[in-house]
Amino acid sequence: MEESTTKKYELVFITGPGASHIVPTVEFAKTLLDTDHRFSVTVLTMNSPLFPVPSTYIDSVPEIRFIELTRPDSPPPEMKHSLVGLCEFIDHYKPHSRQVITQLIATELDPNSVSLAALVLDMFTTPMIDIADELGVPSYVYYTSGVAMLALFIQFPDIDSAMETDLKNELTRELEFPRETKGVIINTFYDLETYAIDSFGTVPGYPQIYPIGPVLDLAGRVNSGKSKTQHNENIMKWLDKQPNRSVVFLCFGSRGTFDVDQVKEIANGLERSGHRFLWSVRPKDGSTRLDELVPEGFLERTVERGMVCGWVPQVGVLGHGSVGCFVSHCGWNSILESFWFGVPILTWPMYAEQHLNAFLLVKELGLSVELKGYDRVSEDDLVKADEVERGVRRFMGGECEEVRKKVDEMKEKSRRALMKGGSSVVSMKRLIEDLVQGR
Ligand SMILES: O=c1ccn([C@@H]2O[C@H](COP(=O)(O)OP(=O)(O)O[C@H]3O[C@H](CO)[C@@H](O)[C@H](O)[C@H]3O)[C@@H](O)[C@H]2O)c(=O)[nH]1
Repeated sequence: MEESTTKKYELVFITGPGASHIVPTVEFAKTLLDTDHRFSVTVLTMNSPLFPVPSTYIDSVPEIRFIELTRPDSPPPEMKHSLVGLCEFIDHYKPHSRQVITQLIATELDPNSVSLAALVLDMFTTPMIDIADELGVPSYVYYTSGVAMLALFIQFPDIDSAMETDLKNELTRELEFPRETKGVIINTFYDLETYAIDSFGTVPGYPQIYPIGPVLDLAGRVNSGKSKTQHNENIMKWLDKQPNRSVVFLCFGSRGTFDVDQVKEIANGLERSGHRFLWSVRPKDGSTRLDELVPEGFLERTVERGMVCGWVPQVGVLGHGSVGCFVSHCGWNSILESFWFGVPILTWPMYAEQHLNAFLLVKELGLSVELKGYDRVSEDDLVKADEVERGVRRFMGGECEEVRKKVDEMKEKSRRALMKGGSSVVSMKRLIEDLVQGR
């Protein structure tokens, strides 16, 4: 984009904790910086043992200034695995966020040439919208899941007041989606969520949306670093030896862990299916050794056709021609990555908005096949070995070629969205104009 003026624009992002929020936010910010050189970006991060800042990754992005927020309380409360716990955790960072941004304006931004164009929050840091209001700066939200989920999320407060359910306990004031935000930048693309995007735009009072995706860490920087190099190479070498589209890849996101019973069912199902597999498995009890989790003799019996490991370089794996399908928890980043490489998903939703994502993929779009149904929400619901075996056999046996064909088409569409004149490129230009105009 041409630089029509010498005026510069700073954006401050406040991202929720953990790699699955930080990485898409940073990748989006990098795309924006590449698109228009008038912008500069500061990202405020929160660190926690449960959701650490991916330090090697952020070190690989020198064009962005990172500031790690601190909390006034000592010792700080640890974040719990719940939405309310997460909101309380984030609330503690409000005073320091305010202080950092005020200081940034006073000391780093020359009022004659640089203006703070906006605060960009994510779905969990929306309470920070108060800071933007106090400073008289527009606020945007960068949303790391799809429009369908956003539409539901935005209605939570209304649903909450209409129903006497558990929602009341989980979704309180903190999770209200502020409708006064200037706009929602969203990691999706028009051809993937056409209906949801068109419908969203017609609802009075809903914010403007900017579908600018897919935003992906294609360089796999989040998986780089000395400690991972050898491990990643072993996985890629193993894949090199497998025939085209022959491997079932199983991976359940950054927090997808299973207890021993479920691990055994998956192992038995994979073994009986007779297909090749690459399985990223993380036990609930992080200390348990893999060979103690799987059924006795499993690793030896499947050594010729299976690889079991912990963390995998997922983008590299999905981009490898030997992968035939992806058993996924349906996290939004995994979905976008699978379409980018044209790998069909067998759904296995676990928590968060993943059941809704699975519904979208299977029922709405016909782009995936169910292994564990989107209506199975109980955490105690064990997926049995014969379900795993049947699901894998059905898919790898060629019964779902229609789905594979559709996924191939979606691969082309996801790439087209980012090409010159593509829907996401057009959306990004509209966003930049609105940021520059202070709209
Ligand atoms: O062994 C692994 C596991 C994960 N990843 C990467 O980690 C990311 C995982 O992201 P995602 O698929 O979105 O899953 P979660 O980490 O579970 O993401 C959280 O955040 C997402 C975005 O808001 C939501 O859609 C999910 O439900 C929520 O669990 C992806 O880029 C993967 O490539 C790896 O590289 N290797």
